[in-house]
Amino acid sequence: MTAAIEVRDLRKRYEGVQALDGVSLTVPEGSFFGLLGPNGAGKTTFISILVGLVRKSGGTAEVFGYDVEDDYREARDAIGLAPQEFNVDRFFPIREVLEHKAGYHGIPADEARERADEVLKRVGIYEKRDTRFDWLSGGMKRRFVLARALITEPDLLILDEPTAGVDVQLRHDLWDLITELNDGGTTILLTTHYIEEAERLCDEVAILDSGRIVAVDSPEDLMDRGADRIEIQLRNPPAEAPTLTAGEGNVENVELDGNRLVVTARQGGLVAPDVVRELDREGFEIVDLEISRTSLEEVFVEMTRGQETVGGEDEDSGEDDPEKATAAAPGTSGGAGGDR
Ligand SMILES: Nc1ncnc2c1ncn2[C@@H]1O[C@H](COP(=O)(O)OP(=O)(O)OP(=O)(O)O)[C@@H](O)[C@H]1O
Repeated sequence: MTAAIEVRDLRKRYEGVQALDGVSLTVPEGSFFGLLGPNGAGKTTFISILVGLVRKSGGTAEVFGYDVEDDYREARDAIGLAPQEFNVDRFFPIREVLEHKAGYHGIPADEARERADEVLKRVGIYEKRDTRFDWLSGGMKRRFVLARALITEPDLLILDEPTAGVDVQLRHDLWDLITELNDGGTTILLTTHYIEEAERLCDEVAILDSGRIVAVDSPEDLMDRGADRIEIQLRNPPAEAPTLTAGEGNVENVELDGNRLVVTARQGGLVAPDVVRELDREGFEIVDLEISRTSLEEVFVEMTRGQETVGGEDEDSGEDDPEKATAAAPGTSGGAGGDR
């Protein structure tokens, strides 16, 4: 099966900055794939190359087998992009903006109107169809850029920070909608700073750091790489922490905190029964046991330590970035922003 995204040794150098430094990645068709990384890791650059808004400096990038430069049209037609920044024509009613976008992709006028109504209903802002983009609330603007990404019925939906700054209700609505699309066969590429969002939604996650991939795995398997915390309350605690042989090398640390033994171990759920048996053999009486699983966020922070902090809603929007402000034709030296 052709991968939805296949990149090999992808590189992008801006003046003085190596934004992508040899990225190789396969996003299988139909997957719900998360691209995580601290601010400035290169996520938006990666996406911008796929949609033809930034020209790569080296390597190859294909979308459903189409080279993003040589077969620009085919590759671009397969992608729906909901970008981080709003780059919408502000002077037309939003339904017309959708019709123009459909027309640009060769969809006939009457079908374009039908599709526009359908996607506006789907994202829940149909009653605002005659309103200008500027007059929508922040949450409605988020819904609208998703509608615009869906107008071409893309096989690959790219969502760059779709839930940044939206309220809990809308976040859940967006999750439901995106999950529904994925269940229907649409491949999803999601970037988000809400790591628990990726943990919840994605079946595979790539962690990008300073332009390089540091890990690709399912959230579950990534979490297995982090250390869980097993807290065991003892009725008869020893004077100092015992040395444990259980856990087949997964135990990283054992500490005594009053009558609680705190064991740090990878795959805590698997290790805990062995630890309990060993303590039992040694004559300790266990009163209580609690396992706290490491979160994907903790693993992420560990893997990207030393980089900028994981932001919330107000990370650098890149608005000063000239490449993100002006659209450029394929084959030029860069340019970003126009959702084409
Ligand atoms: N047009 C540009 N000119 C020069 N440097 C740029 C340009 N666009 C991005 N960069 C730099 O490339 C690096 C990667 O930026 P990019 O926007 O791709 O990261 P990101 O992972 O999307 O970050 P964020 O999470 O903050 O959106 C950063 O160091 C950024 O400053």
